[in-house]
Amino acid sequence: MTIECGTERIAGCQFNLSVMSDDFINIILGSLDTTDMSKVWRDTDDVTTCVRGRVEHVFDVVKAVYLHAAKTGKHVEMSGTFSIGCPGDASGDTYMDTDAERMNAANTIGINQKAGCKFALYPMNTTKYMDVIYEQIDLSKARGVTVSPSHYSTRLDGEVNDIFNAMEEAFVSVQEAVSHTTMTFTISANSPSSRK
Ligand SMILES: Cc1ncc(C[n+]2csc(CCO)c2C)c(N)n1
Repeated sequence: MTIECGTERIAGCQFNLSVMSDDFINIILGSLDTTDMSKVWRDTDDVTTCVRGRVEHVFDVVKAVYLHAAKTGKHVEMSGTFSIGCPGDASGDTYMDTDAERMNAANTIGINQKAGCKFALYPMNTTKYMDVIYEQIDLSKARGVTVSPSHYSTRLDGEVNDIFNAMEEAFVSVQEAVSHTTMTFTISANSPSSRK
């Protein structure tokens, strides 16, 4: 049996927060609670949180969770995988009816927080994947972040808001060309180590 997607393609992200502080429970649970997740399907367990819905709401929520944790000043790291157009992903359709207004934009746009991030795009099911990826890495030069090559990934440095916006733009452009796309990332703020 083939599971068909609805008219809009469901996006999702599975991510975890790691907080280098004795207070990690409050920071993880507090960041999740402070974030408005009303426009996404959501599941949190002992390992990760998964959110699914329209692509703009998925990015809005993941960025907000990270900013609320990082603004504590603690060394906070997040790793995750975004996916869109997964052929088996259909049961979250109820969350696709929402409008495009981002529930967390007003509360997060003013949070200034620098971070370093490495991300990798994986356009599925195309033999031209390297062309698709290079086009995006090139574009991210114009998005207010410093872009540098890194093994198996691309590094983005700058404001957290700009980093997530750059990743969202790259991800959305790739999924327009390729039906199923995934993207992995690791972002770190307030690290005591200086950048190499
Ligand atoms: C985004 C995110 N979701 C879930 C976990 C798993 N987790 C580890 S400690 C903790 C709080 C106490 O139970 C939770 C929920 C995580 N790390 N980050």
